[in-house]
Amino acid sequence: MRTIVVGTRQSALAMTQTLQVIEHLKEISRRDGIECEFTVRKILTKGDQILDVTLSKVGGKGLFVKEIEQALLDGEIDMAVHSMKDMPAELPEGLVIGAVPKREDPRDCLISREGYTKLEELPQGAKVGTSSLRRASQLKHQRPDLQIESIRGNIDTRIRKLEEEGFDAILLAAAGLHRMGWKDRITAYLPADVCIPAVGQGALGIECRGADSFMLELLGKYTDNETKLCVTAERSYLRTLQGGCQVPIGAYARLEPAGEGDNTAPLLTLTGIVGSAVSGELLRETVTGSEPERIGDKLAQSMIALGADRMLAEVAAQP
Ligand SMILES: NCc1[nH]cc(CCC(=O)O)c1CC(=O)O
Repeated sequence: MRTIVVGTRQSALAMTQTLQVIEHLKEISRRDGIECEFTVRKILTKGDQILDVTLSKVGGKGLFVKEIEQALLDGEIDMAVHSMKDMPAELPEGLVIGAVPKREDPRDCLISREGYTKLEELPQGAKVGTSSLRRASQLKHQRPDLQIESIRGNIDTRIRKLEEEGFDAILLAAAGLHRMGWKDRITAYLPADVCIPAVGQGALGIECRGADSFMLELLGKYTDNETKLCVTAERSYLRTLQGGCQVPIGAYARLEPAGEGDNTAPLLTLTGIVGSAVSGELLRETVTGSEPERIGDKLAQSMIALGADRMLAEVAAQP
C-alpha cells in the first residue's frame, strides 16, 4: 500500500481543489485496483505570505509554487495540485506535470454589486477591482471610462472587499468560483473571445517527480487529452514570450470536434493577446494547426513581430 503525500497551499480554493482531485484519484485507483491512500500536507508559499503587495512588483509567477516544488524535489510530498495558470512556463529539472484533468470553465466573470449582467451595463466611470494586468488591459480596451483599481487576496477576501471597499464590480476567474460552489455570486460571464483568459485558466496541473513511475501511472489515467492539447498550446505561447501570470498576456485554445474518418488530426485554434497597461495598446492574433507546441510558438513569434517584446518590457519597467 503506497501512501501518497499531497502538498497544497492552504487557501480555501487550493484545499478544495486538492480534496476534489484526491476524490477522483481514489475512484480511479479503486476502479483499476491500484493500492494507495492519501494524506494532505499544507505548505505556506511566498505568494500567500505577501498578499498585500501587487504581485507584479514582487517577482510574479512561481510565487505560489516554488516552496511546493522544493518539497516535491526533497521527497517530502509526492504530488501537488496547482491551478495551471499559476504554473511558470518551465518546470524545474526532475519534475513533470503528471496529469491535466478536464478543464473547468476558462472564462473570466464579473461579480457586480447591483447585479449587472453585462459589461456594457456598468455605469460610466464605475470602479472595477482586478489585480490582473491582463484583465485590466482588456477591460480598458472595451470600456476606457472604467476606473480600474487593484484588489488583492484570495477569492474569498476579494468578494468581501467588493462590499467593504466600495467597488461596483470585481473580475475573477469563473473556475475558482465554480469549484468553491459560489456560482450564484457570478452576475456575468465575459465571453472567452472578448476577454481572453490567462494561459491555463480553469485547468489544473498535477505535478510529481519525473522518476516516480507509480505516480506517473496513476496520474496518467486522470488526464483529459483535449485539455492537455489546449493547455500545451497555450503554455508553449507563454514559454516563447517568457511571460508570467503578472504580465498582460492571455491565450485560449480550443479543439475543433474531430472530423469524419480515422486519420483526422486534431485542429486547434489558439488566440492570444499581449496588452499594455501603460499605453492601452492591445495585440491580438489567432493561429490554427494540429501541433500544440508549434502553434503556441508560432503565435508568440507573430506577436513579437508586432511589438510584443517592447510592450512587455514597458510593463516590467513600471515603478
Ligand atoms: N491568480 C490566482 C488564481 N489562480 C487560479 C485561480 C482560480 C481559477 C483557475 O483555476 O484558473 C485564481 C483566482 C482568480 O484568478 O480569480
